[in-house]
Amino acid sequence: MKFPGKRKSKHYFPVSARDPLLVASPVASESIESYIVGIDQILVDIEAQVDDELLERYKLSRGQSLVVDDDRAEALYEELKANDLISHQFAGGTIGNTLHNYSVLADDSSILLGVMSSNIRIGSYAYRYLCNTSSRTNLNYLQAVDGPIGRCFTLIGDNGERTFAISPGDMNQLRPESIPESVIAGASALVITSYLVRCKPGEPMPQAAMQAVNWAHKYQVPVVLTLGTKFVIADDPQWWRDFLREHVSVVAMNEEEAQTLTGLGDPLAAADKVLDWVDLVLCTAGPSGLYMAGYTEETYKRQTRHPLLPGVIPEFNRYEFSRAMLREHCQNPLRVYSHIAPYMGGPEKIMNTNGAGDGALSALLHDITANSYHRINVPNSSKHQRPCLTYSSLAQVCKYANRVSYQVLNQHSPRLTRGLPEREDSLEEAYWER
Ligand SMILES: Nc1ncnc2c1ncn2[C@@H]1O[C@H](COP(=O)(O)OP(=O)(O)OP(=O)(O)O)[C@@H](O)[C@H]1O
Ligand SMILES: O=c1[nH]cnc2c1ncn2[C@@H]1O[C@H](CO)[C@@H](O)[C@H]1O
Repeated sequence: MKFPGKRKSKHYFPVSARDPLLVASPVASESIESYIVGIDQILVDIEAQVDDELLERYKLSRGQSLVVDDDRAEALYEELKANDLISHQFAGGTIGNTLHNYSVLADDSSILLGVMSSNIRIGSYAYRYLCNTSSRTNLNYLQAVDGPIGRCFTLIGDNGERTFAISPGDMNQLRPESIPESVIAGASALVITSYLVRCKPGEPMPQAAMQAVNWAHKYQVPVVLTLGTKFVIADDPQWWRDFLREHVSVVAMNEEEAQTLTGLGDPLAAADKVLDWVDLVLCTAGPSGLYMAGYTEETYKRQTRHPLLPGVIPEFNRYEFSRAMLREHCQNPLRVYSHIAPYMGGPEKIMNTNGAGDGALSALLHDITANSYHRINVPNSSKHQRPCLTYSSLAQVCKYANRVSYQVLNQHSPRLTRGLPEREDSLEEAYWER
């Protein structure tokens, strides 16, 4: 576990030096592992630059993810190939990306559950998927299927915005009995996506996901849900609100998904509403940066040293230096909020926005898992006198998440090829010597 321990105040990265408490601890050398587990529809992204006319012709909705039938997928693939439009083919899937990025950032293990073709030819999509996934992401629990994994046509418009057309293959054939109870029981978090319910009638994926969620409840493992696309939420917003209330601790979404879920267009107001149902919210808002909302114990709140921000909740960031807690662990729960504008105002040229939200979530998961790692290995640390969900304050997690998103915007693939730089080029040399 790379550790988000000692950090410089202007930025955030996990430093290689361990927490001093951990180094002093006799258990440090044989420390107990922490990991996250996630379920995904196993997909390869096929990226192509297209114009709006093509999206209209294939009846795709800009910025969204839609499932297409085999005929439409084949016609689209042939057209992209014939016109030499395919630029990259990467492993994808929102949870696969998140776990991969978590493993790269934390330099630690994650476990991915889903399907994989049993017969893999060199160069096939399944082969590419395996080649493009971090060796720290454990793929040993994938369930074998006879058919292909899914394909996600990732169609990039002139402004860098991405539209997805999904050709599912066998990606939804994950069965409940393929979810290993002991793997869920030992995890710091279970990560799922709302895409998992988007299946044909009779496909087992939704039951497999519910099996994992039930085990997570049994072992008090926090369930983290990322909302995927507003279309899935729009099918039945009330069902999702009930699902959040009953099953979810942490939700990650963008402002469109937030609006569909809550009816509120302002991301801060929507994040605040979602706190009625869950414990912690990450809401990304594209060029407006990102928001976090959570709970802390009233007596443990910490006042920010940043300027107070205006918003639908005036001075909403007043206690953003507080660490997030589960609401049930607070005697007097206080709602705390934070916001951060895009790192460095955003990249000069955005390669594409694909996976920027997944990147932000992987940073949050790193912070949550670092907290369980530290709690397990240094239980008497002052950091654990109260049961917190995150290792860091909301403000610090925002910085980290934002920095990771920036890294993703600067590259084509939604998956990081390496961790964040240990020293930011943007900060003057003297800063590091302080
Ligand atoms: N146009 C932009 N300019 C500057 N920063 C941006 C821009 N778009 C995204 N970002 C950064 O990336 C973060 C996540 O972006 P966004 O809200 O687009 O995620 P998303 O829609 O969930 O993405 P995905 O579903 O592809 O993972 C933002 O919080 C912001 O920090
Ligand atoms: O239906 C889906 N299921 C799972 N992942 C999806 C789906 N549609 C798009 N993505 C994935 O979302 C990532 C960016 O956030 C992309 O890499 C894409 O593969």
